[in-house]
Amino acid sequence: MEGEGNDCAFMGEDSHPGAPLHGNSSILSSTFFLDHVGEVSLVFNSDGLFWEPINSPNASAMVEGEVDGDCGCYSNGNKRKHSLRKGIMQLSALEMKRPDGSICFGIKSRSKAASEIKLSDIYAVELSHHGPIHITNLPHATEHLLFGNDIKLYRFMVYGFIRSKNQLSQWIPTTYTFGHKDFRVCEMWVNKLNVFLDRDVGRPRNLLVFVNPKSGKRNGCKTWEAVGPIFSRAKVETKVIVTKRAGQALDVMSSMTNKELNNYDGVVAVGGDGFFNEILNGFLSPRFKAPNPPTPSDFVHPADDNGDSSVLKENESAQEIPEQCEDKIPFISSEDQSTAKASYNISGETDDEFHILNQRFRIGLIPAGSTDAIVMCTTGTRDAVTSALHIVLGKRVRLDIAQIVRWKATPRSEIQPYMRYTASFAGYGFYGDVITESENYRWMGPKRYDYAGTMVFLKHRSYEAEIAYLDVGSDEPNLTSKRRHEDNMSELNTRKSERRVCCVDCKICNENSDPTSTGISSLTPHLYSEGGKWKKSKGRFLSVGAALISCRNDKAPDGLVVDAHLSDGFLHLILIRECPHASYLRHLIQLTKSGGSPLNFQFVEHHKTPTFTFTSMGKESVWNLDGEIFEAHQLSAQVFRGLVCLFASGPQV
Ligand SMILES: Nc1ncnc2c1ncn2[C@@H]1O[C@H](COP(=O)(O)OP(=O)(O)OP(=O)(O)O)[C@@H](O)[C@H]1O
Repeated sequence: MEGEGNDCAFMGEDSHPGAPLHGNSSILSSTFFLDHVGEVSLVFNSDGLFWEPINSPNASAMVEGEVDGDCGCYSNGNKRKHSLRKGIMQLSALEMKRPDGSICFGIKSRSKAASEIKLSDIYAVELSHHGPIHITNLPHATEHLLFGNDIKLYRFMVYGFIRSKNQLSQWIPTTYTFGHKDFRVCEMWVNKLNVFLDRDVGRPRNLLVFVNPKSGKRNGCKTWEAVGPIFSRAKVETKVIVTKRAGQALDVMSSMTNKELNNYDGVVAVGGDGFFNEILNGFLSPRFKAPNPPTPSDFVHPADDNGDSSVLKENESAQEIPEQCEDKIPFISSEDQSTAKASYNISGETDDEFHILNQRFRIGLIPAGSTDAIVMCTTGTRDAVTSALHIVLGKRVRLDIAQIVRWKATPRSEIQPYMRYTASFAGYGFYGDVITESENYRWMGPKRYDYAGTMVFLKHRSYEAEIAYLDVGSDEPNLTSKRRHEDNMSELNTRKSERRVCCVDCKICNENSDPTSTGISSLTPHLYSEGGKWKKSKGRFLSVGAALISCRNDKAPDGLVVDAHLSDGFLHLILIRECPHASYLRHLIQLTKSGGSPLNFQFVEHHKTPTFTFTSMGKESVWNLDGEIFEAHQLSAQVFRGLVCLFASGPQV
């Protein structure tokens, strides 16, 4: 039946096998039985599936629920709320096509309520055998006619998710089972739906999966077993490698050729932040070639002697950094430098092969670790099933990555540049000491961090260091908190309201970003902004931290920097100067509070910058890079904006 007055191919009540769906304007409609609801008018168009109960006692309850624009609907026993506007609009078109309203078992009723699932929220559609449809919500009279609560029909299942009421970022898988007396009708709907799902090129088909069996509470394998069925149901092929040792995932990733990696749509890490870091480095280190981070002129490393053009004099304008980055680059290790140089493009372009691969290749993370800050910041929750759904539905978000170049491991070691990439956090002093101490108590599982944290806190060690950072006058309020915490509550409240927290489709992350650009300068946009000046902080510090993301986790619900963004091209340098024990405790307490202000203390400096250098001046601690130990006496770092793409959509706030 053709739609009147529009170009829709409308297939009415009697949709039949083989009937065409024309492009995006096509509509398919039919009457089905929906599990736990009863008879429904079902409509499918390019946005998704919409249904309206034709004859259910729930209908009146749903209409009542409409007062606030929502309705209650049962699906697989999960009571859920929906926004109805779209569904009602779609279905009113359907009602116009139907001559006499809905008639079911002689009872005539017309509900205004409807429900929907968007195509982008459906991860699988399957045909099922002839079997029961539970119609427990039908009126008693109808139940009687049907001799009980079930009828046997041919069925198809639609697999999707609903958002948890209490925690929007948490996705709960749900299944809608639709039944029809004609097998061919079910088959046709499944085929049509699958055609639409297959057209979504953003969804992965083939993934390489690394599982760390030793993550967190050693639940890596169990976690993968729990989410594996989501991947098979979504017809995503997976090659699974359960690691046998630390470093194996890095070795596998770095030894694969680009061609081999191109057989996959991405790689998935089942583990914690440290494991993610390993895979990130295995992906980037041999492929992405970058110039050194810029440094102030008095920062001593061998590139200075060779006239390194990325070196700036203190207070020299950052604009003076030439865009053409020379190829004196510190790579993974000195032995690798010759090969690495060969693929670096002197014009400041990233390697073409890498760029093509990196445009489509994504990294997924299924949390099984002790902290899981990266997954908390990129999906908004720490839930393996939610992460699996983000992956199979092909979500996409870009993530800033910091390149950390170590020039000297210890004061006495040779100058030998060594490079690592970091996705979440690099920290020295307290953070390094906690990770070192916690390694002795790995057997405790995630509790080791609490124990080690307490031990290190009691020791209250501080370290002398010099930090230089490029001040590019970011639009934040002055980030150096040199005021007394108690004196600033009113200002603090103003600042809180100004905080723009990163979220799904974040405006700040998308501002002026061009992921298709191949230039190094587009990955480091803030290095060249007008008026950038090197500034220094020198003295004794309890900790030096560089956060790329908010780093929220179970212990710190807002993270260290609540308004850090996933891909704005900045890191947040947090310098905690030596202070009394009690003051430091107050900072840590603020960190554990939701809505706390851990940075608003006199002894805390906060600088939003694209690059910094660090030199230890006395007794040494170690660095903690994404939870992994990294010894460095002297290092330089820079942020590459949105360098990698994750299977995630950002936190729903
Ligand atoms: N089979 C293995 N045996 C021992 N260690 C492994 C193995 N596979 C990976 N690793 C290492 O385990 C370390 C920690 O892993 P992971 O990050 O998954 O867990 P975690 O430290 O408990 O969590 P988080 O980093 O979130 O705090 C990583 O450095 C990784 O290289």
